Amino acid sequence: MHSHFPVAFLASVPFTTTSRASFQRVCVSRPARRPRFSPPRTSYAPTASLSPSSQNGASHTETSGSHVDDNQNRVPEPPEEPDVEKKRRDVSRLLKLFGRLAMPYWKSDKKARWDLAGVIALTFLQSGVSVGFSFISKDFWTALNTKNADLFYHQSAVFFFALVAFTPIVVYYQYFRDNCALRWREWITERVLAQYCADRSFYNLEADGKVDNPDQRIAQDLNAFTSESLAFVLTLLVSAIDLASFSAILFSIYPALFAILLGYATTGTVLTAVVGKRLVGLNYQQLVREADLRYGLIRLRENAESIAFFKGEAREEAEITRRLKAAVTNMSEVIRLRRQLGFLQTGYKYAVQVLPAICVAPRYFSGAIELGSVTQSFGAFSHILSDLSLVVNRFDSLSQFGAGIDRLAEFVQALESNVDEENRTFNTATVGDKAKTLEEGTSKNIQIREIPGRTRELSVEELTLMTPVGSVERELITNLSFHLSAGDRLLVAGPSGTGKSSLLRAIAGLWKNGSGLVTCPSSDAIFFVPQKPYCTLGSLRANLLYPRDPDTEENPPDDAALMRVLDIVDLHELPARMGGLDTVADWSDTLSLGEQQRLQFARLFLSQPSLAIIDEGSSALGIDAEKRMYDMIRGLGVTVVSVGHRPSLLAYHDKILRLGKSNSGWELEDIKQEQRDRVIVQTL
Ligand SMILES: Nc1ncnc2c1ncn2[C@@H]1O[C@H](COP(=O)(O)OP(=O)(O)OP(=O)(O)O)[C@@H](O)[C@H]1O
Repeated sequence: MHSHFPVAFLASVPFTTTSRASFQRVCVSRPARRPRFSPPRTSYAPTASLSPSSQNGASHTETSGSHVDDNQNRVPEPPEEPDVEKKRRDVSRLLKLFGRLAMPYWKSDKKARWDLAGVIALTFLQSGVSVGFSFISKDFWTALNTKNADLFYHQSAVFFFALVAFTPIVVYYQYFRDNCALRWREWITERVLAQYCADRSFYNLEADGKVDNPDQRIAQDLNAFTSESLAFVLTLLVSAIDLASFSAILFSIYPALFAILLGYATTGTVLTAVVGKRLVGLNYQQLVREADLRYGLIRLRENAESIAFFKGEAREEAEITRRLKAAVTNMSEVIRLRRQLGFLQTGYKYAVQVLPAICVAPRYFSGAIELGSVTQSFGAFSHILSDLSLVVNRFDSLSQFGAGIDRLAEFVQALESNVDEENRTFNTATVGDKAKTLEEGTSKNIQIREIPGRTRELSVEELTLMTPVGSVERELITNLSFHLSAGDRLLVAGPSGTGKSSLLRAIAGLWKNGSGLVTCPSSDAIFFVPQKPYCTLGSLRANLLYPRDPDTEENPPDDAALMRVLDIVDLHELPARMGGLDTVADWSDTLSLGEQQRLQFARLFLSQPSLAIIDEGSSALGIDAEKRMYDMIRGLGVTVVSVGHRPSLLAYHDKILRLGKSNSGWELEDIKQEQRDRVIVQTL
């Protein structure tokens, strides 16, 4: 836990994504890990194999330049501790988390403080309205009781006048409060979103399985947090004001009634807390299960075509129904507890209707007080009681609020520790720091040393790569070293599951578990072509320039340049077919897989990187098209690392790294010209 979390985090996060977090890297196919609280995902998800028996690197072997750690298969993290539920109910802990989440906005934004001051002023005025009505109605009922017609009509007129005067106060109180909450939501969501998109948090959190359903936390929990927080704090304030003003009224009518009220409210609060204490944990679980259900539905929509081909709807329906049942089962426990609370709350509420009357009746019958004072004591009693009964009356929503705070704090903390982790992994090289980085690399994570400028070299030194922490850890590659000079083209080959894509993940800094040093061009000079193409939401132009933004790019390529590149990748007819470069479509659904792969190569040519990393990026292309893409890359002089199974790829590379030689071993060879020629002849 960081002492400055999350105040410093929220206050200091600039509203930009980090320069290093280049989206193209993220396009490397990501491992989908199951969130800690989520049920397992459906079978078509690209889930990681966690079974050691399914891996081929479990034995201990010495291979070409490699040796394997004795401790390859580590036990994954244990499930949630049993005392987590207890922690969740710890009110002082929740209040601390609340302060840390809430304060940065009010500290950083002067206008927000003025807004809040306005809402607080209106809160005071609104409490004044309640007190005013209490006195008006007292005289009204006394006039009725004493049959004083003049006073009665006068009080009626006063009442309507007060109604007209007070209504705007009540309406504007709500209006300003809602606006204040909305602005707060916008501020905090922008910050959390910036942090989520920065430093690859969105990838790392998913891969580590540290937090479930981040989408829900950003879109829903933050919204609930801001509106509920404001309501909560203002309710406390109103209660404090009410308590002061109505206590004075009640005390002046009958001090004993005040004492009875205090005893009644205290008993009710204690009983409610005892009966309802499990609600916080259950509400937390409910948020998780609802999000899991929604996620199941989203995946059905996202993978509609694959599921339809598989005729997998029955299986999907079963999985979503299972998630629904998990939500319903938990909710029925919530409802059962609410019922128990209901017995308490209903009795508590209705007893109030006669309790003050029973207490003051003797004084009324003896003529010591008027009927107006009796009705006023009713009003004061119920006001104070509802102030003192915040916990009794709002226990359910308070427990939901507490659960939301817990989830947000957990999320923000995970984002914060991700920033620290990323900073430990990456550094920008300066002269003479290589030895230091290498030393760090042997002891901690794999280190990435980015060389500023336009270098086209790539070095991998003593790289030992493990599957991520949290999974059943396994050594995939041991002690790998190689160097690529500008324009070199390396093909990474080997049987399925031997760690080819994982090596690319390590070079991209996505996988850090292991040791060693990768020295590479800066991240904006590296371009990844992932196995599974990614099309962004937006126009064809936006897709061609991705991850750059055509709206904010200073000198975006003109239409002629875009058309030239589309011509190279054989997609020249696409703009005409789709209605122009600015046509917006769901490109992942509209384009064939081969077209999407060609689009990715078009992006690569437009971005002209120093280093291209291609993970089976041409697997859906014909041999001719593949040759054209690689010839073009060679023409640009770009250094290349490709992963692929196709023999034809040999023709476009000058080195081959074979993985999976005796488990985590490897072998690096030059590809001879006659080998290349042989491949070309065979593929003709
Ligand atoms: N998130 C993860 N956690 C644990 N193990 C993982 C994870 N992702 C992948 N793996 C495992 O790491 C191993 C290497 O995966 P990788 O994707 O690098 O294989 P590959 O050589 O590229 O295979 P293919 O040729 O089939 O694409 C596989 O056994 C895979 O199951």
